[in-house]
This record gives sequence, structure tokens and C-alpha cells, in this order.
Amino acid sequence: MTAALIDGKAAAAALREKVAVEVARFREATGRAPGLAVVLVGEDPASAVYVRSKGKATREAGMESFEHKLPATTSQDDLLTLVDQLNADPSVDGILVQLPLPPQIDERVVITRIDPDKDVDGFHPVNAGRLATGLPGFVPCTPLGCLMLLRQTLGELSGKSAVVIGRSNIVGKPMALLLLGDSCTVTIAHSRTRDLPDVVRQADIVVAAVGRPEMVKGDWLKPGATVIDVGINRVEGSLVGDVDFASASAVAGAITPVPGGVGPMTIACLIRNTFVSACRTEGVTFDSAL
Ligand SMILES: Nc1nc2c(c(=O)[nH]1)N[C@@H](CN(C=O)c1ccc(C(=O)N[C@@H](CCC(=O)O)C(=O)O)cc1)CN2
Repeated sequence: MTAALIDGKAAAAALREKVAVEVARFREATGRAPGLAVVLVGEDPASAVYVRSKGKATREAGMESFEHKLPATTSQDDLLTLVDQLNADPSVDGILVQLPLPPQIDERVVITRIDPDKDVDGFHPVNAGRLATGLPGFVPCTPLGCLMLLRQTLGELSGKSAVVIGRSNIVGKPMALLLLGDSCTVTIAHSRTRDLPDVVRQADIVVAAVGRPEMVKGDWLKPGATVIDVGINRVEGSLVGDVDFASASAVAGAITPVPGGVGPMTIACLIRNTFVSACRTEGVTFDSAL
């Protein structure tokens, strides 16, 4: 292996620690703690693990965690009523509805019901529009975490060529906009892209977010490229990314592992976004490097 390993676990721990220091200052200044409400509908085991991790990370940062666990049979109207209550609750700075939702509930309707100024997931169309137009809002946690890892690994990103593989609203599109915001030349590749390996081979930065286990091979990469693997795929009882780590790490300059790469940054960025939300509500200034 020649590639340097990008340690997302360490980066996430450092970010959470920085937020915890700022939260202590916030509490002294305002007399209250920032609050995050997390809503889980159903019993999906992976979602339950993520929700538990989010609650733990929230409390460890000195913030209040409000957990709402609803049965898998919950109706869309009942979920919307809970979202309305959380929107109106001044102790709640951030609202997150864990995805995926059961089939009787339309994800888009629920996301759109969350107050955009409490939408710490950054999934609301208003926040998508703010990101696209360069206005302050909330940026989805996974792409924000990827950007932080890239800046930490490469320093200045300006002028670099980047390929984002995947065009989802949650990762691919916001990732491309963030890279554009840092003056990269960005290509979004997807299932209909022709000659994908040739497209990927042009890139200094590759972000793989397709949800197909080990799809990106080492011989698709420009030697020395920085590779960010967003994939979390369970294959025969183990966890693999969208990048074939063994072949890619022989060619890349730096690469994120799975697990221990992007995943931990998702939760750290959620804690960061919740803190930022509380600061905006209270008019408290915060470290712009967060
Ligand atoms: N409302 C949301 N729902 C979902 C989101 C989200 O950002 N908001 N993202 C994913 C799940 N997710 C957080 O919710 C998440 C996924 C993975 C990790 C993580 O740390 N993964 C570890 C491996 C964990 C394991 O062993 O399973 C890693 O990559 O090291 C954190 C958060 C979908 N839903």
C-alpha cells in the first residue's frame, strides 16, 4: 500500500472536542444548552445504532438530546404532528428524522415540514437552495465531513479536478456544490456516465457515493489521487465501501478507510450543525473554523 490513510475517526474526535469547548462557552453566555431532537420510526437495527450514537455524541458535547422513538406503523400525519411540536419548541435547536422511513411515509413531505432553520441534516429544499446560491444555511453532514477531510489532507483545493460519483440529493449534489465552492473543477458522474473509469482517471479528487460495493478499482485512478469513500455496504457480514480498497490504496496518494473514514465525520458534523443552529438563534458568535 502506498496511500496515506485519512483517519476519519481521529478527525471526528477532534471536531467533537472543539465543539464541546465552544458549547461550554455558549452555556455560560446563554444559561442553556443547545438541544438536538432525533426521531426514529421503526426498528431498523442499523438506524437504531446510528440514533444511539447521535444521542451519545450530543450528550458528550454538553448538549441536550431528545430522542423520539415511534413504532414502524406510525402514520405520516402523526409524524408531521411531532415535527410541528419540535419546530415550535424553543429548547430544540436541531431536528433530525432518521432515514430511511417506513414505506407509508413520504420522506420528502416530512423533510419539507422541518423548519429550515432547525434542519441540521441540511436536507430541506430551502437549505439545498441556500447551498446552491452561497447563502448561509445547513450543509448535509456527510458531504460537509468529506470536505473537511479533503481540506485537512490537501490544504487548498482550488484548481483541482474532482469527480463525484453519485448524484443523490443527500451526498452527490451537495458534495459537488461544496467542491465548486472551493474552486475545484467538478464532474458529477452517475449510472449513465460513459467510460466511467476514463472520467475518474482525470481526477485529483474522487468522491465515491454510489452504494455499489467495491466498484471503483485502483486502475481507474490517477496515481496520487485523493480518494474519499462514502459507501457503507454490508457484504457477507463485513463492511466495505464503494472503492476496492486493496487495489485503490496501491495507486492513490491518500484514501479513507471503511469503516473509520467518512462515517464518524457524519455524526461529528451533526453535532457541529446543531451548535451552529443554537448560536444563530441566540446571536452568539462562534469559531468560524468549526
Ligand atoms: N437523517 C439522516 N439519516 C441518515 C443519514 C443522515 O446523515 N441523516 N446518514 C445515514 C446513516 N448515518 C447517520 O445517520 C450514519 C452512517 C454511518 C455512520 C458511521 O459512523 N459508520 C461507521 C461504521 C458503522 C458500522 O459498523 O455500521 C464508519 O463508517 O466507520 C454514521 C452515521 C443514513 N441515514
